[in-house]
Amino acid sequence: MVSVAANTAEKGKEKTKAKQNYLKRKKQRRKSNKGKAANGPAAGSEDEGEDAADADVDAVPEVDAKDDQQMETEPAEKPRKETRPKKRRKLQLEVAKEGDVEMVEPEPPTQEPEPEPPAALRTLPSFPRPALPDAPSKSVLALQGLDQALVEAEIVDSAGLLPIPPDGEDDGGTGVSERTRKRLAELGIVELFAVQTSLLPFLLPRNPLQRALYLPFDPPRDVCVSAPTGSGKTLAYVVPIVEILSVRVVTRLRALIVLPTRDLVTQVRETFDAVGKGRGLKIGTATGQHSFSHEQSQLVADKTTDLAGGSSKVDILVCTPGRLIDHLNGTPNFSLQHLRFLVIDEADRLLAQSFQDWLVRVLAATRPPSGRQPVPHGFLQRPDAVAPAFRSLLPYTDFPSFVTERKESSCQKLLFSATLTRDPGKLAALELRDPKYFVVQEKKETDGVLDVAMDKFTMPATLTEHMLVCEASMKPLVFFHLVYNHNVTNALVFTKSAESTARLVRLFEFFDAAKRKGPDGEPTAVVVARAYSSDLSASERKLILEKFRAKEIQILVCSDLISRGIDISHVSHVVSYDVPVDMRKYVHRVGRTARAGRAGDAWALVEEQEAKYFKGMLRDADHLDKVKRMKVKEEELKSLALHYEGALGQLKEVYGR
Ligand SMILES: Nc1ncnc2c1ncn2[C@@H]1O[C@H](COP(=O)(O)OP(=O)(O)OP(=O)(O)O)[C@@H](O)[C@H]1O
Repeated sequence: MVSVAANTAEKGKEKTKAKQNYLKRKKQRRKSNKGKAANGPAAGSEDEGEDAADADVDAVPEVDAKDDQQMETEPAEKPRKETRPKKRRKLQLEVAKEGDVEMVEPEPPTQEPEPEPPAALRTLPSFPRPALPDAPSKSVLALQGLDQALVEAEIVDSAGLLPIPPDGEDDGGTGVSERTRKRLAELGIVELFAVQTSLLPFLLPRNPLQRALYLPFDPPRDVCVSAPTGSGKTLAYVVPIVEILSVRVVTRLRALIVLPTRDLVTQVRETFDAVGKGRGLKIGTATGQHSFSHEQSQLVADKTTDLAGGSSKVDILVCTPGRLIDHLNGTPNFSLQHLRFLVIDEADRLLAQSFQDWLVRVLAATRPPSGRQPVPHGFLQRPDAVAPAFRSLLPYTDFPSFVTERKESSCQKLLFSATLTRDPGKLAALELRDPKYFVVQEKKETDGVLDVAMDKFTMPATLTEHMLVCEASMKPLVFFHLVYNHNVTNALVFTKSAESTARLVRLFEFFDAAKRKGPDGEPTAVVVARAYSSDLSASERKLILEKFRAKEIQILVCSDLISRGIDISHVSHVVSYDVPVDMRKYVHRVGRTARAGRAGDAWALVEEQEAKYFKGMLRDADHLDKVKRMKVKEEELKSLALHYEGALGQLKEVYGR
């Protein structure tokens, strides 16, 4: 229709002339017809032809006129006109500009009233203002790039307990044999803690085939556990290891437990000794505390024969990573091919240690070699008890087998920490096999995996935390105030270095002596404080720890050497004399108290200039409101000030010499 209208408009001028010509010719024809009528009819053809020509010429204006009329009047055409009203109008206007006076006036577009937009739309501005998109929330960012297995972690309620039936067939869902249950009862363990309720059934499947020492075709899943301090992670791996290894006939190194410090090695060994008592399992340690050759003779039975399957005097080895590498490097027949368990306790701390690439070396030693290996000493190596996945070490072809599946190492990796790393790079380095994560948390208050992702750590429910902000010069006095006026004893006191540990103990000794000899003559109980740091030899440290455990020492001033893992049940207070600089350290320090459901108090002495940073650290971990802010009034310190001045003077004398 638009094109017709356009044609009509363009032809407007032409039509007018044609019409004029037509009328002129018609006039002439009538004139001549009148003459012809007088002269008689002529040849019809000529007349027809002319008529036809007329008709042709005439047809144009008539049709055009009709068209124009229709455009104005015919209602049938209306909807078509209304579909493109604007364009038509434009064309008409263009034609009008050309000065075609005969052109019909453009008809006003007859538009149907548009339906009203919904009220919500009417209020919207026609164009949104330019604005930056909202930044993704912290929680969304924290989940980015996270290990998928961690995202799918099993969240375990930290309040969950499971009674252990002491005897009988029914294990109460614990997966623990009657013999071990009896042993646990003897040790006073009558119920499983939350982390154990999940781990034990997982590591001790009901199907005996899945408890086998070798699982080359169906290797077990690896496990990562994040659970608060003092929640019983040690027993969560000690019990299953003892259970599974107890069926062994020949002694092979089947469980390797790696810990960051010697003290922890001693502690974990004691737990294995206690739980595994009477099961015939041999447990060894390697920490460098004894000479290398002594350790070698404790670990390996045969150092001279070249044995493809290695040789071991122990079923379980508890060690530090440095000494472990020494044995991998220099102890003949020390082999990890038979490992059924590799435990990395305090995993985030150990993964941060790159000492001699210990992790890469250990993982390589647990992995079957790819392809046939060259036999080191011709055919002298004895094909003695090689682990199924390590048959390529044999000097001859493996036994023919119809099973074409690849044999895998049967070693199950178990990672534990109260502050488990979420660093995907570090987790990838562990080459975990289909890992299963367990995250133990207080169910009500926490956000599951998001807390791990955002470095929000779960504290023991029985812990009370305090913060005291004071001038740096007043800190020792405030500390003495806590000890003497608030009975903060049976305490671990953390300082920033071995040197400040020694100095504080010296000052404390002067102060305590001055107080007892003071003018008030008040006989106070002796408070014994001792330093515990890397400045001491291993034997000195062991002795001091024993005395502290025996409560002969009431205050142990220490560096962060024992901030992790150490389990001393009677520690009722932890004092951060120097505040920690990162949240993980804080979590492990305060976790030395309030263990295994007991109550405990943590105190942080914060110098005024540190307050902002320290509070910020707690705030970032969503923990600031859990720490009570305390104040000490000057009057409270008055009674101690005199002795303190005296002790300071003595200290200056000693250090000024
Ligand atoms: N089921 C239980 N019943 C009673 N006591 C238990 C039980 N499980 C563990 N304990 C005790 O709880 C204490 C803390 O356990 P453990 O040292 O294993 O804690 P942890 O989770 O490893 O702490 P950390 O993260 O500080 O190393 C130990 O004294 C241990 O004997």
